Amino acid sequence: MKNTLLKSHGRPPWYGEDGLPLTDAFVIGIAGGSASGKTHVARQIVQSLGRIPSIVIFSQDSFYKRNSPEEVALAHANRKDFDHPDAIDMPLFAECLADLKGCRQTNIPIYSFSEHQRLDETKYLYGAAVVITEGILALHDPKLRELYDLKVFVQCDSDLMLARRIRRDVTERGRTVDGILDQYLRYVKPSYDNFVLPTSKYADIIVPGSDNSVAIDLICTHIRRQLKDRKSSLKPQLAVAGPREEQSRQASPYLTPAEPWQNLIVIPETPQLQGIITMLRDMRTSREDFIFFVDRLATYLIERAMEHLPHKPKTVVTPVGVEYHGQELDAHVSVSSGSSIRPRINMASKLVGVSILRSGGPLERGLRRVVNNVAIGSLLIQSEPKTGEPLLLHLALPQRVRERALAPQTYVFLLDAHIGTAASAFMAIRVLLDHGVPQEHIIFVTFLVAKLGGVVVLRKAFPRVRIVCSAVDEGLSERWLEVVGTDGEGLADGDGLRSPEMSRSGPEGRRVWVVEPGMGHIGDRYYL
Ligand SMILES: Nc1ncnc2c1ncn2[C@@H]1O[C@H](COP(=O)(O)OP(=O)(O)O)[C@@H](O)[C@H]1O
Ligand SMILES: Nc1ccn([C@@H]2O[C@H](COP(=O)(O)O)[C@@H](O)[C@H]2O)c(=O)n1
Repeated sequence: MKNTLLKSHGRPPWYGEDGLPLTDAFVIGIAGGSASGKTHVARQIVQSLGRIPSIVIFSQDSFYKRNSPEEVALAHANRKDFDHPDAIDMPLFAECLADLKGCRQTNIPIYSFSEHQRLDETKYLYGAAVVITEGILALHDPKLRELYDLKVFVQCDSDLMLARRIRRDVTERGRTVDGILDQYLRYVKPSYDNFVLPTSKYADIIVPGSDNSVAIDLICTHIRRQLKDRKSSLKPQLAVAGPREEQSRQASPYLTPAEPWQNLIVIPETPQLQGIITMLRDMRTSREDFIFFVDRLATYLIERAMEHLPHKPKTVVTPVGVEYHGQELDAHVSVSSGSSIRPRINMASKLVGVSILRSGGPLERGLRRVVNNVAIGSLLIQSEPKTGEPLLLHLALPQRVRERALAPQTYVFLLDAHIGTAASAFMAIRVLLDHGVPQEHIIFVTFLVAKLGGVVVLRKAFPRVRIVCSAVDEGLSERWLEVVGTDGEGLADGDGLRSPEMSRSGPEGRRVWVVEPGMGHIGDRYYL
């Protein structure tokens, strides 16, 4: 198993104004003999590309088939052929690669060379804009070849490959020199001649196994050009949402508060809700009161959002023996009863939360108060400094969402303090859809929506995603809650909130809601 650490600066938008993916990931397949330098070439490509969006490298070695105990014993005696195409689970390899190319999540197997066995755990991968895969037979299968945007073959002198393999397998794979030579003559060399070398005819470029910096430069120039052509920009389209909304308002009066948008649910402005919001808008409100009322609003909002989950009839018998015909959630969630005896963890819970860092925090606490033991994941999305485009920098999704089989039955409360340009919301929803969560199962819970912001495009792109919010402001400039980055002044004392004194000195005297302290920039890191 190879250990590859890659860093990049995040995933850019890979979708259009309609919310659909615009481009697939760019996929490179690198084949060549064992120890020809395939991994080296892959790493050099990543290094030369520098700060481009997220890249992942993975090896065909991960797809060696599961071996029976007898096969493992044969392998230890160098009597198992690992160089024949039948040793590799090609259909699974193609399936995982197709998922990554289609910008969907995948779980790839992990293989142990010392145990000659596929391990039980898998490696979850998602979100790479460039995917590089390498293996002796990476160009062998026609289904794999169809997936590559660029096919590379690393051609190396056989003596050099053997010398490199001896050195590597002794130090990294726990082999003896005798064993390596035995295996080489019996399987590795014949297979190279019969199966590996013939695939060089499919390659777009043949790269030498040493002194290959010129070839790598050429490859990188090609990749950069391809990525430039594919580059999409979403932010400007979101920013001009206002006028278009005005046009649609003239055509139809359905954007009035009395008749909320179909997929934007503004909770009724009762005196109770108005009271909370008045406290929050009041610049004289103390820090303690501000935190108290934000928490109260979060809980209230989550309760109202719960109304949009499916319910089913349930009959119970009261302590006096009378039947009561009530309702229960049809999502296998255990809702807090308010009693001191808390229900046990409900592993079957279909409801999870995903908090958009860093302002989803108060809503996260609200969700925990309402639903016991709810799994809550997070997404970190930040704007690219030059273009303002959102970049997906980090994701930690609940297990249910990461599992291909469970995601379609999962309900997700997506939590963020406000929707302004909607760039983060756009990306967060796209991430959930890529994982197989249906639009109908996504409920975006937010305190505040800027009516003339990107929400117009957002609700058109994802008409079946419900947005539950407590207030709608006219435009971006009227936000009474604002999220600022960690580099903002006066970082929060404990809870991501600023004191009123600090708020007053904030832009235009507006309440500034500061992100949680201690959250540094998180770059993408993929370990394989
Ligand atoms: N261009 C190169 N120059 C010098 N050493 C190299 C070069 N390419 C590979 N190597 C060395 O050869 C060994 C095998 O390379 P690796 O990339 O792991 O092979 P493969 O992935 O094809 O099995 C490694 O120790 C690596 O450092
Ligand atoms: N259990 C195993 C599985 C595979 N091999 C050898 O690995 C070689 C492929 O890996 P590279 O990194 O060199 O491309 C292949 O030639 C197999 O012989 C092994 O020794 N044990």
